[in-house]
Amino acid sequence: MPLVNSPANPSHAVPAKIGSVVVFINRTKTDSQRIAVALKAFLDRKKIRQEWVETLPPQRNLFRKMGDLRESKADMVIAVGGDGTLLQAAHRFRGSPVPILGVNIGYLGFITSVTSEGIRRQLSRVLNGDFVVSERTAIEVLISGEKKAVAGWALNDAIITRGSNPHMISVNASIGKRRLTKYRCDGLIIATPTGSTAYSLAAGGPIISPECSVLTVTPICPQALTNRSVVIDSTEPIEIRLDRASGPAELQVDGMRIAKLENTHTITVKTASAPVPIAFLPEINYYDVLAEKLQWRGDGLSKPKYGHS
Ligand SMILES: NC(=O)c1ccc[n+]([C@@H]2O[C@H](COP(=O)([O-])OP(=O)(O)OC[C@H]3O[C@@H](n4cnc5c(N)ncnc54)[C@H](O)[C@@H]3O)[C@@H](O)[C@H]2O)c1
Ligand SMILES: Nc1ncnc2c1ncn2[C@@H]1O[C@H](COP(=O)(O)OP(=O)(O)OP(=O)(O)O)[C@@H](O)[C@H]1O
Repeated sequence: MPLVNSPANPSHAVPAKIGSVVVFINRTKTDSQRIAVALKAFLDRKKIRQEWVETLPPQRNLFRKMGDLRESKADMVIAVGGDGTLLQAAHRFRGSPVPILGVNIGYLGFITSVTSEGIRRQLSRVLNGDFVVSERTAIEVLISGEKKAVAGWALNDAIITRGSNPHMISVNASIGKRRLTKYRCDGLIIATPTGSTAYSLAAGGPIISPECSVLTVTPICPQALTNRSVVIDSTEPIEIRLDRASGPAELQVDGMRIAKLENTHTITVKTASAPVPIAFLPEINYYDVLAEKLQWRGDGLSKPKYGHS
């Protein structure tokens, strides 16, 4: 089972054949019941040991309530939902070498691999070891400056945002020990390459090929219109502080709120020691996924709908 990238971290042993799985399922999806019944019957037929776990709904302190599945001895996690489902699975298995395979029954499914239409055929191949693992950079976040430090983790992004505060926030950022700048903005996104196609992209950040060892720092609606996204080496820690004059802000990781921020806090973001192993079918080409999911045309064949007469 080859690795897609040449990871800085040593590859882990994944059995050539999958004998046991955790199925992590988002039951709020329209098609989830039908898919669950079909998937269970299929896995039973293949004599695959299964543990079924459901996603948790959005709620206060979700980040801390997710429960830890790191000790699972399964050979693979099958996350059935959309990108949010795969993100929640990654949180619950963080640090674990068990690869996560996304089955898309959601809308975008950017980081998923298997489609609901092809589920039996594609899963048969995966169970026989016909898949690759992409080792995805994750980040760790630490808020210090209060009595008790708060720690977070993300596969996509850490976001310092004004939240419900109607005023702009002022954020001082430094990279390594070097000052970057002070942003006056709605927020600041620190994204991994995986997260580069999520909020960061919507805020004007670059798309980063998923196995690059970099992080991006992207302001949300900066008042200085010349502020742009910065791509930095993933070994460099990022330090962020709210300016003394800034209004309140909060910190979110992968779309979950983890703490309110004060200007006495220092937020440190650095690459996590263990990457997240995500399983893909070998023929999946990241750039095709980009073109398809982001609806790029570029074929020059389609005429504009309202051409000149
Ligand atoms: N304006 C925005 O684009 C915006 C705003 C808030 C949060 N987000 C993103 O939502 C993520 C959390 O996801 P969720 O599903 O829990 O929230 P959600 O339900 O708000 O969904 C956010 C959307 O982002 C997509 N998405 C998530 N990860 C992606 C990735 N790596 N590449 C491409 N698209 C991706 C999802 O498919 C979904 O359509 C956060 O990490 C953040 O990046 C985006
Ligand atoms: N048990 C649950 N009850 C209610 N809502 C849930 C539950 N589990 C997850 N959710 C919601 O589903 C969302 C995740 O759905 P999903 O996996 O489809 O991601 P998505 O971000 O909508 O991705 P996509 O665009 O690929 O469909 C979460 O943001 C959360 O709001």
